[in-house]
Amino acid sequence: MKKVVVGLSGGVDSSVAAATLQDQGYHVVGLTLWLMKGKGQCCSEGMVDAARICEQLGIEHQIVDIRDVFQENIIDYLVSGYEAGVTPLPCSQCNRTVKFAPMLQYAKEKLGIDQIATGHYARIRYDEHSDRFQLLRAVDPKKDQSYFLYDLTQDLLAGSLFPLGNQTKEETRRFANQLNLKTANKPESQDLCLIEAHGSMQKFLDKYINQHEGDIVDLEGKVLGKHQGIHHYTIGQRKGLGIAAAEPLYVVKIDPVMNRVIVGNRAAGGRSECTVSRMNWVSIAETTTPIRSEVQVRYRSQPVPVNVIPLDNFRVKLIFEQPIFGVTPGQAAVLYDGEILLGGGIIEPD
Ligand SMILES: Nc1ncnc2c1ncn2[C@@H]1O[C@H](COP(=O)(O)OP(=O)(O)OP(=O)(O)O)[C@@H](O)[C@H]1O
Repeated sequence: MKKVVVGLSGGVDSSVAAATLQDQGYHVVGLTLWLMKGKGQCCSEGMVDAARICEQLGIEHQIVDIRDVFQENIIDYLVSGYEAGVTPLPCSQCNRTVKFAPMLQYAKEKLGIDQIATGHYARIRYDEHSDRFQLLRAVDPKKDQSYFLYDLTQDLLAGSLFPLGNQTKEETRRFANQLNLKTANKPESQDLCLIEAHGSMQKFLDKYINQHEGDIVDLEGKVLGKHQGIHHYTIGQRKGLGIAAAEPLYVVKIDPVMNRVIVGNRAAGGRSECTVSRMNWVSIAETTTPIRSEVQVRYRSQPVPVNVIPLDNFRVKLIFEQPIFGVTPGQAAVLYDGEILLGGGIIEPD
């Protein structure tokens, strides 16, 4: 019998992923990663719901305490990033270092099972021609989560299944209701798990980073206001600047050395190129010659045409066909060719 370990968060998607694979004849083991130290209400509630689902499906449930790995790879990563004036993207980092790699390792070493599955909306396809596992967008564009999975390695993709990648969220809910799953009508998580747990990113960061007042300045260096810490700001931010001005102002740069937030009009926030580091090539091998593709610089941003110039050390230069707004150091730039995710990396500060 085929065996699979399904990562259960206690939400409807992973519940349906487990039920679907069971339906397909798999022997399913549920596994919940205990992620957060402290209150971590989201995790404890999630663990109970995951346990209930396992009981309902009649499958084994394992809980793995991975709080130290989460602390080191996500909390410390976020705090040092925000202190350095960038806006780190925790989810892709979490997927690779906290979820997929440890889950697959645990499944293989402790349970003797070499396949894991999650409720992510994305698709994996093996391409014989290139002998690579390709990552594709989900068929439901509203739910596509491939952006957050760009950092998965070939080994991790080879060992993973995404049973929901070919269906819409509505179909998932319908299936959950048909099976009367206890999580069928659980509301969608609206935000990053850390934000849900702490109320806001600002509240979370204020626990770790001391407030350190500095200037908000315009592009000429004229002081327009004060801030209580650069970690409260991100590129492209308009709200919460507390500055009255004739035209809308946006954060266009964060200067950690001078402890300054620099603001300008929307045109000033446009970027025509950027450097991307820690490139992970997914569906194609690393390119040594320039290529054209599309790039997404934020989870919800529109893909736009881009020229990709390979550099040394897992870096590339991206040259956009037209200046784009909201290119934010620390966030991921993910390259696509239509539905195929080519690779991605982290946007570097200028
Ligand atoms: N704590 C966890 N332990 C094990 N697997 C997890 C955990 N958190 C998330 N996952 C897996 O990662 C997938 C995507 O997680 P995400 O946080 O994006 O949740 P989601 O899209 O709201 O899905 P769900 O409805 O299952 O919570 C989940 O469907 C689940 O398979």
